[in-house]
Amino acid sequence: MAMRKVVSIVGAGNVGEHVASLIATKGFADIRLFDIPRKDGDKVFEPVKGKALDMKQMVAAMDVDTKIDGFTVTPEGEGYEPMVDSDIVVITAGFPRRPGMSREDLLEANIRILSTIIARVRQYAPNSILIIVTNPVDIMTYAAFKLSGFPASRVIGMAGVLDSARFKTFIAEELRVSPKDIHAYVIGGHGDEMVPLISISNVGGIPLKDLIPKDKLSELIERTRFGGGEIVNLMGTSAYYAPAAAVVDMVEALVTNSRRILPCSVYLDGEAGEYYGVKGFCVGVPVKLGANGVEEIIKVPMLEEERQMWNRSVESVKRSIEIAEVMLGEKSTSK
Ligand SMILES: NC(=O)c1ccc[n+]([C@@H]2O[C@H](COP(=O)([O-])OP(=O)(O)OC[C@H]3O[C@@H](n4cnc5c(N)ncnc54)[C@H](O)[C@@H]3O)[C@@H](O)[C@H]2O)c1
Ligand SMILES: O=C(O)C[C@H](O)C(=O)O
Repeated sequence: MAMRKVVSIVGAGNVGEHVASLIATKGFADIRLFDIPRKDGDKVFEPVKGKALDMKQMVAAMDVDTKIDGFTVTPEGEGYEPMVDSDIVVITAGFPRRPGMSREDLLEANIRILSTIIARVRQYAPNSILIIVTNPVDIMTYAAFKLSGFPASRVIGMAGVLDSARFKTFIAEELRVSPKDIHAYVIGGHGDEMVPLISISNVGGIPLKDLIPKDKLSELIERTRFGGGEIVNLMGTSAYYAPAAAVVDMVEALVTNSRRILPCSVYLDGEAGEYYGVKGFCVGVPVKLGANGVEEIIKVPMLEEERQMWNRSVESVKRSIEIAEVMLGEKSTSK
């Protein structure tokens, strides 16, 4: 009988705990949560253990029997043994931005945290599929690819599913339709230059451009691009409900081998890199997700104006990659 898949989540903060809670209630995988202790004066708390225990009791009140366990780890990477043989490792550990910050402002602090965690993933879950959430996510996905030595198909960044959900939300509100009937893709870097693909977006099969005038569409695109910042400015920290749902969409596709086509940040090189004009770093493109991770990179057609937006987005990611390369220089693994 097939064993149920195991999803380890490193970082049980706002995003990580909601990823765990959604998976727990859907019941399609068992969960192991990892996080550091929290110090409050002379007190030391272990929130990850408390959250796992609380979620165990939550599922006991529901019609699911998901196994959930929490493990306290140290910033130096001790305590990760229970990650052994995880099928999927979701990494949300790191700092979120505050108002006035860009995602790139998180790079130095978060790449340091990621490096320690990836060393433990290599040690305890060398055959796992990595889903990277920590920002700046395209750079962190690239760093995870470099540091892990995993094949590119098993290192996947979450952003496009979230950005597409935001775009769908705004279209649904504008047209007063269900988001379920909206097909909208956002690709490119997870930043101010992200690329909503209008030409292949539709509502109930009707092309989006036939339903919303150009000026209103531009407004929705801008709101999508700054969707993360809008929530940071409202909450003082970044979003987590929609991000968690986006992660769970991806995890479910992997666990159920559903071969869904979702926009994810992946390492582009070779023939796919040629098509997208990206040589050797991670950007969001539509990919087919299955049991082995990225089964295929989809070469999505773009209009000239979309290709120009794409090129700007890629350039923006590339600038940050160059900074990360300096930080990674002494840390890259031999492939
Ligand atoms: N890719 C996306 O679209 C997307 C969406 C939302 C959030 N994010 C990013 O995800 C990250 C987490 O966001 P959040 O809102 O959950 O933040 P959070 O502060 O609520 O949670 C982060 C968690 O990481 C833990 N952590 C910190 N250092 C650690 C270490 N060395 N080892 C293990 N755990 C450690 C913290 O204790 C905390 O529980 C941020 O970088 C944020 O920008 C990305
Ligand atoms: O905006 C952030 O910092 C978090 C995330 O990237 C988002 O888009 O919600």
